[in-house]
Amino acid sequence: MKNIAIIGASGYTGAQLTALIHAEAELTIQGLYVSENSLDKGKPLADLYPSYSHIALTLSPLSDDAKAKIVAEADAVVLATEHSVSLHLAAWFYSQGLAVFDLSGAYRFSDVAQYPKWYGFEHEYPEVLTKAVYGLAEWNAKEIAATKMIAVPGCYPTASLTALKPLASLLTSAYPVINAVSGVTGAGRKAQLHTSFCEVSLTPYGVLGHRHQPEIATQLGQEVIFTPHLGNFKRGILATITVQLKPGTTTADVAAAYCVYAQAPLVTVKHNQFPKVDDVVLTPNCHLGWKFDENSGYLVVASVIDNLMKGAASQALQCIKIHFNL
Ligand SMILES: NC(=O)C1=CN([C@@H]2O[C@H](COP(=O)(O)OP(=O)(O)OC[C@H]3O[C@@H](n4cnc5c(N)ncnc54)[C@H](OP(=O)(O)O)[C@@H]3O)[C@@H](O)[C@H]2O)C=CC1
Ligand SMILES: CC(=O)N[C@@H](CCC(=O)OP(=O)(O)O)C(=O)O
Repeated sequence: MKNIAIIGASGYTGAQLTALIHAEAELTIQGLYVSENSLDKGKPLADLYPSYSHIALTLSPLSDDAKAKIVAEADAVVLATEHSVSLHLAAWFYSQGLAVFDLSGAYRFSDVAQYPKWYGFEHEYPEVLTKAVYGLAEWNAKEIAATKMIAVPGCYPTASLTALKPLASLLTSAYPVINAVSGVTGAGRKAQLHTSFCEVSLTPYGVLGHRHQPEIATQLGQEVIFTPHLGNFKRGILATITVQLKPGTTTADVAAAYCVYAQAPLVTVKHNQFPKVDDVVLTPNCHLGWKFDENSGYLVVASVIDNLMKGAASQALQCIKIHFNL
């Protein structure tokens, strides 16, 4: 039995992970935490999310006493907090000997020079950063098992890398072009004008400057063009990716490349059949569909995930289970 503390539990990913961990026989929840001055401290989680009325747990403020109690009682801490908050909490809990599963981007780049540019802060913990492993569960299981500092990937990178990594040896120097649409929960629970009901309408954003572009490129080992879009639905991501493959590549080569997922229960691959967002919403699954034109050498692959599940909480749960060998 492993005991897990969840920090940022009132947010979309933290609440989702709470529900997932609560349903696991081999995991217990040490506590649910929000910031010290949170408007939600002291509230039952079910007051915020009535669909979780079966979870009788209350949100506690993350005071110094609470942090000491977590260190004394928990085996691991999940940080479902924004990047600049996770940056410090991850380093502190790691230094106390806990396994850390961070859902933010604060430990996803090994190169400290990336953080001021993409996250607006200097990385103050280069030592901890050297221990961090990118928690793309289907690809990095051995590393996730071996370290106590796991950086759970971003939602768009999870959808994109699951589709592209099998093709790595077939890529040319041409940049894969990733067009992705996310539901509004991808922006988190806090009120913001651009995610308010009357403002949301399908549109690109972060064009040629979204922080997930270098995250995808670093993990793929190849530059990409990445354009995210905000869609007027709650959950899910569809990434439609166009990529030119090496001259002479055959349909059979592509099919063989995707066989890498033959033993991966959460990834489904289909040829000439394309997935819908609703096929995976509220599931931990990723569905891929691809079609290849042998004449031009162009492949189109579509990837769908639930941004709060495979894009965040259920992938964090995969990492927890891998790490603790459950
Ligand atoms: N939404 C998504 O689809 C995805 C999100 N992520 C990443 O996961 C993280 C969480 O995202 P999301 O759930 O959407 O965010 P939310 O804004 O929905 O939730 C953030 C949570 O953090 C809490 N919090 C804020 N400051 C502190 C603090 N100092 N100490 C403790 N708790 C704090 C908030 O509560 P309060 O403010 O009341 O204290 C709230 O519970 C982010 O880093 C995000 O980038 C990653 C992949 C996908
Ligand atoms: C729709 C929306 O706003 N999505 C978020 C991505 C959420 C995510 O994956 O989070 P990380 O910040 O942890 O990488 C965005 O584009 O910033």
